[in-house]
Formats: sequence, structure tokens, C-alpha cells
Amino acid sequence: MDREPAPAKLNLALHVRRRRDDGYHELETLFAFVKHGDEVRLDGYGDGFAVEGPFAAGLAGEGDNLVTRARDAFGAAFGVTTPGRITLQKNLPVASGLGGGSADAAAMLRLLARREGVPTDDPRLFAVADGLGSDVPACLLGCTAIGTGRGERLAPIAGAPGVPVLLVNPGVAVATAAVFKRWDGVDRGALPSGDALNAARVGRNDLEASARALAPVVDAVLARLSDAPGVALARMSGSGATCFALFDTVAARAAAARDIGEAEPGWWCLETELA
Ligand SMILES: C[C@](O)(CO)[C@H](O)COP(=O)(O)OP(=O)(O)OC[C@H]1O[C@@H](n2ccc(N)nc2=O)[C@H](O)[C@@H]1O
Ligand SMILES: Nc1ncnc2c1ncn2[C@@H]1O[C@H](COP(=O)(O)OP(=O)(O)OP(=O)(O)O)[C@@H](O)[C@H]1O
Repeated sequence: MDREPAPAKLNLALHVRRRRDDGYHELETLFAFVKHGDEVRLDGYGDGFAVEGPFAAGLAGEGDNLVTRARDAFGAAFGVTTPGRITLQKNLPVASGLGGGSADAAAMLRLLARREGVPTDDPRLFAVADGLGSDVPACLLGCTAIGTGRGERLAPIAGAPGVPVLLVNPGVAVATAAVFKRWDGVDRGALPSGDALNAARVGRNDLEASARALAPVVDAVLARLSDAPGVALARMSGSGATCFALFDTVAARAAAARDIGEAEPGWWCLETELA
């Protein structure tokens, strides 16, 4: 059995600069990853596709799932067919701003590249990732990076590994296309330069207002995270509704997780670290 982790993506900052003629938006975003996520497994025997784990329910099956689409796109690009049974361990909430589907697709590509002897920096692999979704190249790269264009043009930067993070999702799925559609068209300026934490601190998420309009509970999540003692930064990730907070200490993160868990037992809370 071959396994590959699919870590959750965060947009520490997400600046939307303009709407393009092709319907996508020009972004400047600071991608980072945490130490938790989904997992893709490939078993050499059998065939088919199965999803398990806490967020497996209701997820697209074979055909529509990004994992099987990644397998098929890899096969078409490299002229190989990889038999075997694929299992997706779905630990991340779906349509939640954590890029779970993109992370799963990227993990499938990494796993197949390893099997077939394709270097992970092969430009053809990135072209396949690009064709699967705007976040997939960043997830394939898998390290702190500035993303421009649709998010597919990547420049790695030094990260801040080990910083304590709390992720909170209120259980409302938000469709990415709908959030971009509500963006007000106002360019609020470039992503600040500097190291990752400084850029994150000074930056924004320009999709927050649109996501709040679709999922007003995002306000409550951000309020709870911002009010937590010892919080350095609280912000929504991607198109929401998951919000993250960076903490000064593990103890402060643990206290916030406990308080939020008691006050809002229906919310998903995950204590993790920047990778
Ligand atoms: C919000 C982010 O997660 C931030 O990293 C990404 O921009 C979205 O990445 P993704 O989920 O991989 O998005 P895609 O599957 O490529 O696109 C889904 C839909 O989101 C909108 N979309 C996405 C990316 C982008 N730069 N501009 C857009 O307007 C488009 O309506 C598109 O049809
Ligand atoms: N393996 C997968 N995991 C999650 N979603 C998938 C997967 N395959 C297909 N999808 C579909 O893709 C859509 C987006 O899911 P995903 O969880 O990647 O979005 P997201 O977390 O909102 O990403 P973003 O950071 O772009 O906002 C869902 O509506 C889901 O039906």
C-alpha cells in the first residue's frame, strides 16, 4: 500500500486584484500549509475508489472526484495506466476554504509521479495540476508560496513552521464560484512584501465580505477567534467558511480551542501547526 498525505492549504492573505475576461480573477495570495489533512492511498490489488473518514459523506464518487480525475489526467499526460484500488481518507470539511479537493488531487499526482519515476518538479506535472484547478499547483508544490495569476503562478518563500494554528469551520459549505461572483470589483491593493508572517499580518482576505454575505456565521467565527487571548492573527481562508487563527503559544491555542468547543459544540475545531 502506497500512501500520500494531502495537507490542508491556508490562504494567509488573499488579495483579489481584478476580474478577467475568462471569468477567473487575478489574485495575489500567500499560500501556507498545516500539518493535518486528508490522505490518499493506493493498493496494488483490486480496483475502484472508496472514501472514508469523518467528511466522507456526500462526497463525489469515482468519476467526479478530484482524486480519480487526477489519476486519469496523469495517465493521459504520461501515457500510463496505474491499476489498483484508491482510498481517500477525508479528514477535511468539503467546500471549506482549505482546498481539500485540490490537496487530494495533488497528493494523487505526487503518489503516481513517485511510482512512475516522474520528478515532482516536472513542468508536465504542474501542467496537469493546473488543468485540475487553480489551487492544485500550490498543493503540488506544498510549501509556503506567493501565488499570482489564478493562483497557479508560484514563487516559494520562507515559511514559519511550527506556529500554532487553530482552524474553525462552522459547518456551512460555501461554493467558491459563488463567493468570487459576489466580489465587489474594488482593487484594494497589492499583497505586502516581507516575510510570510509580516505579509500575513498586513494582508487581507478580499473574499471575506462576499463569504459573510453567503454565510453570515463567518462573522461569529472570526469574532470568537479574534477575541481569544494570545491570538496573533485571525482571518478566513480561501473562499471560506473556515477561519484560522495564529497563536503566540500552544497553551493559548489550546485554551481557545477549549472555549470555542464548549460554546459552539457543532463547529469543527482543529489544533495544528504551520508546516
Ligand atoms: C479561493 C481559492 O481557494 C484561493 O486559493 C482559489 O482561488 C480557488 O481555487 P479552486 O477551488 O481550485 O478553484 P477552481 O476550481 O479553479 O475554480 C472554481 C471557480 O472559482 C472561481 N475562481 C477561481 C480561481 C480564481 N483565481 N478566480 C475565480 O474566479 C471561478 O468561478 C471558478 O469557476
Ligand atoms: N476529493 C475531494 N474532496 C473535496 N471536494 C471534492 C473532492 N473531489 C471533488 N470535490 C468537489 O469539489 C468542491 C470543492 O471542494 P474543496 O473542499 O476542494 O473546496 P474548498 O475547500 O472550498 O477549496 P477553496 O480553498 O478553493 O475554497 C466540492 O463541492 C466537492 O463536491
